[in-house]
Amino acid sequence: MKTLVSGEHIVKSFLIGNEQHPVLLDVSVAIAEGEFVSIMGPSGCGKSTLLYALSGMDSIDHGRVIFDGLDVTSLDDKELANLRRTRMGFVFQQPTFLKSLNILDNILLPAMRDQRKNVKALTERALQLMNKMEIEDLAKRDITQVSGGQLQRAGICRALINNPQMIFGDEPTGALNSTSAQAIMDILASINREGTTIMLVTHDPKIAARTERILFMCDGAIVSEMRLPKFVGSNVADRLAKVVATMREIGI
Ligand SMILES: Nc1ncnc2c1ncn2[C@@H]1O[C@H](COP(=O)(O)OP(=O)(O)OP(=O)(O)O)[C@@H](O)[C@H]1O
Repeated sequence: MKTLVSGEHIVKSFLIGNEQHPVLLDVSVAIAEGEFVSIMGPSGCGKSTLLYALSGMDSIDHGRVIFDGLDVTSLDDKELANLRRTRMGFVFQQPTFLKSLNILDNILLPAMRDQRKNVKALTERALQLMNKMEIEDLAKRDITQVSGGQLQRAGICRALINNPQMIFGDEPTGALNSTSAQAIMDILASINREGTTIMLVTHDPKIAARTERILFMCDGAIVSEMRLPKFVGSNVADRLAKVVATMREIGI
């Protein structure tokens, strides 16, 4: 499989007061097209920082990030914003929607900059996505008039509106109860089956066990990784046991 995104010797630190705090210590990783990857590890080990580095959301101190053959680290802010908007989708723990717009208009927002003339077709696409996420009847609602799980489904629609090659998720199920979280994972799994590469950060072994490759981080480095076969409902317990055993082994 072709590599979609890779990080080569990523080094990243944050300046706190007068001191540099190292967060990523020479991390190299390659994600192939079509993979469904999660990153696990203790709080503060650098999971989100790695996700932000690979998605060009945050700069790095040393190393390179290559996305679909493009050296992300060499792009200026405008080029980076364009790459993120058109070829990547982002799902966060709490979707950041504009309060002044209804759900449908929030979903359309990332596409309006480049495809303003195409509103009819875009709206159709948004409604199709909403239909798939089973929230099409919420199109005209305010963002305060839906549940957390429904808002996250809308967040996924927004992430998909520009038909991205890759979705990055930072704890996309972190604010949801376990039933809603598994429903969101069903949706992400179906998006992945249709060809979109997905990488997400999670604390929850039940969420990681739904993905097919798990990167375990500790203290700014990937210390272990695991590959799991395609998820089918019947192999949940076995997958979870494997993830938990590795977590114990490396002391997470
Ligand atoms: N903008 C920032 N400025 C300063 N320090 C930061 C910044 N962002 C992250 N850090 C620090 O970098 C380290 C790694 O943060 P990161 O968010 O990547 O960890 P994480 O593994 O995702 O943690 P968690 O599971 O708690 O979300 C932490 O010590 C954090 O405090």
